[in-house]
Amino acid sequence: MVVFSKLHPNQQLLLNPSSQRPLLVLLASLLILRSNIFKPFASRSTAPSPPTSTTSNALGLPTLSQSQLAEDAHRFPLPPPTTAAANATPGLGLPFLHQLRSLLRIVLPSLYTREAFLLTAHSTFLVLRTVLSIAVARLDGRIVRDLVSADGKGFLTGLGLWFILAVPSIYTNSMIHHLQSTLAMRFRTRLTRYIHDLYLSSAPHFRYYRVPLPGIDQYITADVDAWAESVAGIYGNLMKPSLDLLLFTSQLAKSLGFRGTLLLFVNYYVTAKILRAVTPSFGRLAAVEARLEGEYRAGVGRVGRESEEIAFYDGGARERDILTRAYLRLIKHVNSIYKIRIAYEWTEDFVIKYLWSAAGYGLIAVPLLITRKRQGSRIADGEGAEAGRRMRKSDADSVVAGRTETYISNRRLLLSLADAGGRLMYAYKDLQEVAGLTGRIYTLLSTLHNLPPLPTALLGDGDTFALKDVDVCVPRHPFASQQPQLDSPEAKPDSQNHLIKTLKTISQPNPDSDSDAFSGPNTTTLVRALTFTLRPGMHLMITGSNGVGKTAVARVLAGLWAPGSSSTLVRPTKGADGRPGVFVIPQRSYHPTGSLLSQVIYPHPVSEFNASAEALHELGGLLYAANLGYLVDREGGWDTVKEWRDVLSGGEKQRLAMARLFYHRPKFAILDECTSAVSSDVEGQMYEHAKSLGITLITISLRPTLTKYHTHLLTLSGDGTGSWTFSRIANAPQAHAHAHAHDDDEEAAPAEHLTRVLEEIRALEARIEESHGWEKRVKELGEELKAK
Ligand SMILES: Nc1ncnc2c1ncn2[C@@H]1O[C@H](COP(=O)(O)OP(=O)(O)OP(=O)(O)O)[C@@H](O)[C@H]1O
Repeated sequence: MVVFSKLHPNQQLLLNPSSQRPLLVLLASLLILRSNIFKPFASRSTAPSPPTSTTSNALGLPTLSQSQLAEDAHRFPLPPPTTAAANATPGLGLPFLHQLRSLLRIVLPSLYTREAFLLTAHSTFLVLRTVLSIAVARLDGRIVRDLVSADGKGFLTGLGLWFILAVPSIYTNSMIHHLQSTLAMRFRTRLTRYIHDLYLSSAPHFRYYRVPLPGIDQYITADVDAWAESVAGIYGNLMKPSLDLLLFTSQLAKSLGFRGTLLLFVNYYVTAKILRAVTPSFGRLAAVEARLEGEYRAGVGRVGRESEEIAFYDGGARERDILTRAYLRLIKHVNSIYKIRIAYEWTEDFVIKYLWSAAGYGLIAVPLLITRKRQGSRIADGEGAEAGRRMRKSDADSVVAGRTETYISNRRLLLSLADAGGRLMYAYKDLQEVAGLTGRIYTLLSTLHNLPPLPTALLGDGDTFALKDVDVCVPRHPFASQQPQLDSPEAKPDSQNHLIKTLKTISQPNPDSDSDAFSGPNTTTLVRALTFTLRPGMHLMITGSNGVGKTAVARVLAGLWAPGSSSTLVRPTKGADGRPGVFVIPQRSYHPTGSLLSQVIYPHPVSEFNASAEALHELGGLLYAANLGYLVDREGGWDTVKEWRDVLSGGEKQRLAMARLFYHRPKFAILDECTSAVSSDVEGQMYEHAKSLGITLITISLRPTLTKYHTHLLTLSGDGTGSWTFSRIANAPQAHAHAHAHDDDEEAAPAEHLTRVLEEIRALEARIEESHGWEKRVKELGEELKAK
């Protein structure tokens, strides 16, 4: 103790256990950072995996199965419409906390994850920074004190310590930023993985097809990114200033005394009250901004996607109007936020920077002035006269130096306190923005979780398609009609409330029916009590006038739409050899970005395709069967990557889709007018090839010429009653099995009759077309005669 007291104050500072604490914390942090916690995920073979893991995906995280996701559904009930919608005011109350907790469980599934380690390290550095700030404030005071008391040695030691402290301070600051960014990225990755697994679920959910949220790309990209950034930031923004406030106040309390500390708290309270009163609803503003951003983004995306069609119509000016209007709506809103912010920031700046600093000066000055006054009055009383005589000049200097030290340290602490207060107020604003974004992401997840499940089809012998009393109805949640149009001024801010209400209605199961959500008094029934059985070799053609429900039948057969209540649907299953039960080729063929090879094998990934010479030769054969034998050479090989949607002609795209069908060789193929742009000779060749591969065809077409490739005909009457006929086509090649329901020889006659009528109509249309030419020629000859 004696030795310690003899040491120079700066040496005492180093030996003091409380001063050693920052150095120890720093050392511990360095050790944590040196460990392999911060190495990239993929490089760690022993990465901790949550109990829900199955197979690992490209994100380095396990893919969540549908059953695992279903277990999660109870955490995402549909919120009341008023709070769920992005446009409602998301407060910071209990609903927000519930939503935030549900999302945090996704991004922080357990304590044994990388995210938890990052969070711990982040917290450690935040604490360290506060401790270092206090050490800096104390050292600052000592340096000035040594300066005032002209202690050169002490001053130089203090300066040395100042530079030593600079090292951990700089390191701590950069680590806080680094860890915050890494944490944000990890949060984003976890949330994105979850949304991908949920949204892109394959059959029987098809959430990506059925989700009724407009501008979903904005939710999944920009909103998730912003949410991850804000949540990772808000932790530091809240924790650091709160800790600062706590520690700085406790430090200040020592020199301010009880009265000063009380005044400090009164100051905090008044400030919080003022700022709360003037803080606008930043959460709601952020949510509306995200929605408007999404609408504008969707508009730009649509123009990119449909550019050719727009160009054919010369619709550039119209599209510019639509986009400009969407952009103006966004900008108007952002501008209004700026205006609201200006007023708020004025108040905030004044209160935090000036009012707090003035209060701080006052708080420091009071004890100093009071002490001096008391000393002055003691001297005036006479008892100080002798003391004054006794006091040497150096003692007086040391009193001044001590006061200066206290003043400088307290002033620095007070300035840091004001800064912490300011950051806490900013954090309040950030927290409101987090609430807005949390509301949006929660809406996305609860919508995805609460889509009514599609009833699973029965499995027969695996090779049969059977329908009994199936009503084909337009689903009650209309996708398109619900989406606000970009160019419509009535793009209501309330659309998401409406969405939640709709989802709530349709997700209430009717005890009498599994699939009541899809049929009922409000739905349109296109086809009633559809009944037939198809077995391999029974090639079915579905016909009927436009809009009668042919594609709707295909959607039910493919499992995209639920069949109506009290019906039976038996679908073929995947074969033991890997052949899919059903494969659909739509009219507008789909071509993802990727190589030519990936176009043929889609949706199989290229990585799983054994691209041996033999396999590629076989694929070449499939292209040849689709009359595309020249394509590989023309495009520069199988690995050529192009925007195939633009590169290939309409007919080529449809033929490539047929090559895709040959590659997958399903048991049943639903061909929805998928050869409408192909010449009839090539079309016939492809149909024959498909049949030779053992594919049973279900063709939707209005072309009578295709009838000859089928054995059965389903005609939708389109008279508004939902009636239909199913019959065997006369002179059709013998099927291996017989049709059910209306399949008998008596009913072959109407099919034959229909085919004849359709062919006659086509012939007459061709003649009418020709007669227009003749009429024109007659007119020309008449005019020539007149001229002569
Ligand atoms: N998602 C949907 N939402 C609302 N209505 C729909 C939806 N899909 C189809 N419909 C309606 O169902 C009816 C049948 O549509 P579908 O596409 O099955 O007709 P189609 O017989 O295939 O016609 P086309 O020969 O013109 O292709 C149409 O009136 C259509 O407006």
